[in-house]
Amino acid sequence: MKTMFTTPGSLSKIAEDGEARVRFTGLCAGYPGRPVLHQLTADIVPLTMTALVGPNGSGKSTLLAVLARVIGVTSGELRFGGHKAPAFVPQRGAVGDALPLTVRQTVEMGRWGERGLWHRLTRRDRATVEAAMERLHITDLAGRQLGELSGGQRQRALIAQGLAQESDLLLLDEPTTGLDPEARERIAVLLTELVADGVTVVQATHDLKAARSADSCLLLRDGKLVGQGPPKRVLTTETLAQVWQPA
Ligand SMILES: Nc1ncnc2c1ncn2[C@@H]1O[C@H](COP(=O)(O)OP(=O)(O)OP(=O)(O)O)[C@@H](O)[C@H]1O
Repeated sequence: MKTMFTTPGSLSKIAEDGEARVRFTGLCAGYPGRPVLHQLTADIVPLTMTALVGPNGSGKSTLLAVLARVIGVTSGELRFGGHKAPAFVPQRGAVGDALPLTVRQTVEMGRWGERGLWHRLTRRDRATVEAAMERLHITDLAGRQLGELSGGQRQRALIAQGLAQESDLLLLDEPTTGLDPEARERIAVLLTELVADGVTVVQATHDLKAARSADSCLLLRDGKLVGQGPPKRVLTTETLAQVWQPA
């Protein structure tokens, strides 16, 4: 089988049919000696919100990492319909407490892809960073260390880093897990606004409310896609009971 995408930077383009921002066909991926994703086929439609749903260990984070080009494809095809590299917001817990970074430095890292690690940020980069912090209401936290923030504040800093990348494809790994209802709602509203602003959003989530309000769901179990389409059709009581029942 053909592997369309193996190295970061070599984006395979989808024909200009405008139907998919990302298209994967028969996609397999995993870790050395550990296959995780098996024969996944789906389209991520532009300017929509897609929720990746499934039990612990079903492969949501792995799929996001593949879409973010952090993990390569073992076999199958992965194609991108846009020109910009995706912005990836990792799980909050994946970012070390001990990192000696301020909120501003964390958000500035979002410009590294464009600017390179050793180049000074331009005035425009700084304006982008300020705008991202304002949008996430963290300007007053700019000088604080990431490790001394609450979970919700840290999550907002990571999302601001994602926004600072100015991509039209934003991938988020459980952006609302562990947050209180108000913080969850604020992030849900922001993500909806981003879609309206022209961003295609893909989020892995355990939050069924968030999944139900997405345009489309990809339901994973044991690394296989067991459902895809509008949440109403995919997240039925019957399907949820089947997918979450112990093997
Ligand atoms: N770095 C890694 N090396 C080897 N195996 C891994 C690694 N990361 C994850 N896995 C394995 O891959 C499988 C899928 O994990 P993944 O984190 O993608 O699932 P998930 O659906 O995101 O789970 P959760 O809801 O708990 O975050 C699991 O069996 C996990 O143990």
